[in-house]
Amino acid sequence: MRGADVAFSGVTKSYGAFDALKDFELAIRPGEFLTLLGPSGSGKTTSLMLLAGFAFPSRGHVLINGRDVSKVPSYRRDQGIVFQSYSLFPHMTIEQNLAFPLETRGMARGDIARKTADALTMVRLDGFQGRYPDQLSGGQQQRVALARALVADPPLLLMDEPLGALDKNLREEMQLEIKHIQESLKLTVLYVTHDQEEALTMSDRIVVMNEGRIQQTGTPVELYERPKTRFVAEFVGDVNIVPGRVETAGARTCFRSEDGAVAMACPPGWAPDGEAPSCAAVRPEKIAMDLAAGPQGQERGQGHGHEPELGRVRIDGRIREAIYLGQMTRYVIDAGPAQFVAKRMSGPGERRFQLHDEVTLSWFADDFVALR
Ligand SMILES: Nc1ncnc2c1ncn2[C@@H]1O[C@H](COP(=O)(O)OP(=O)(O)OP(=O)(O)O)[C@@H](O)[C@H]1O
Repeated sequence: MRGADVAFSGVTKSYGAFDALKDFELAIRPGEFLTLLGPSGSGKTTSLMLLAGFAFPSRGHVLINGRDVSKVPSYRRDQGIVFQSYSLFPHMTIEQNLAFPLETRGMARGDIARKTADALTMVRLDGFQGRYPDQLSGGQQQRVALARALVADPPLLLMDEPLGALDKNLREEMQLEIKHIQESLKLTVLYVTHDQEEALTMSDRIVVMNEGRIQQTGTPVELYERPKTRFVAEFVGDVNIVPGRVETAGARTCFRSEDGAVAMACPPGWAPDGEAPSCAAVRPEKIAMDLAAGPQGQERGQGHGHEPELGRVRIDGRIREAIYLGQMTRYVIDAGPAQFVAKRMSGPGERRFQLHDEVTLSWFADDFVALR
């Protein structure tokens, strides 16, 4: 089996005067696991419903394998769907639940028995055929829902917050299981979540959405390391945002924070051409931390930064909070009017800092991303 090829072309979905989705452009490659990530109301479910055929575009087209399905209802599309609520038939056994979509297609009895057995093996529920949904745990019910979505071998699987009702451990286990099944079947998946960790773990590519529009599309690494907007930087992972601007004085171009504490001489190409960044972002684990050298820290005073250096930021501060998290320690550092969060791994040779330590924070231009 090979995954379907999906395209949204200039799709807008309006409810009255309100556009839930606006000029949506997206191509999903065969076998790709693509996740829509965004806050509540950003248009994720609307996009999925349009691909599912439960809603139809106000403008634009939805294509599956090159065929325009914009007006084709759900029951005439070849796809599996899993929602957060398991939506299993409570009065049917697990086997009957799985057989149902095959019976409606008029499949022969023997084939149905074989396919339902295979689907149960795939989700590791052999032996559960005769049970009823209310005799299964939440995780098991969701596995049955997944098996039912896949039992007819669709080339496309749509999932809307499928793990939302499960606890953290089970959710993480299921993420890996779903990913494994998707890869082995080479399925195309459109997945909806508002959980950024889940999106990073599972996806080949992520579309970050806000207010019915795409903010940025990229691989997990691209979105985490190279966010283009403040919204994306803040939505995907922890981040320190430094409001400021790029100034040119003589031959030198510098980024300076609004509070003046952070200054960096920008290497060529640091800020995107033709765009004046309004802030820059650094991830907590990219910040190096050292004890401030001698009395220097005090002399300079808290947060009074160093002269702008080419391609590197250095700033003095004092540790206000140190939280030991096992794998790492999370520090909050006061640096003048600003606060920074830094994360240091608990590894061999890693120093553990104490509350009130005077420290110098530093990071490189490569890890300091200019944002719109
Ligand atoms: N049938 C409808 N009639 C009117 N407005 C709607 C309808 N369906 C969705 N909307 C609106 O469209 C916007 C996008 O909704 P959508 O369900 O796609 O968001 P979402 O990103 O999936 O959010 P959540 O994570 O909360 O499910 C919301 O503001 C919602 O209120």
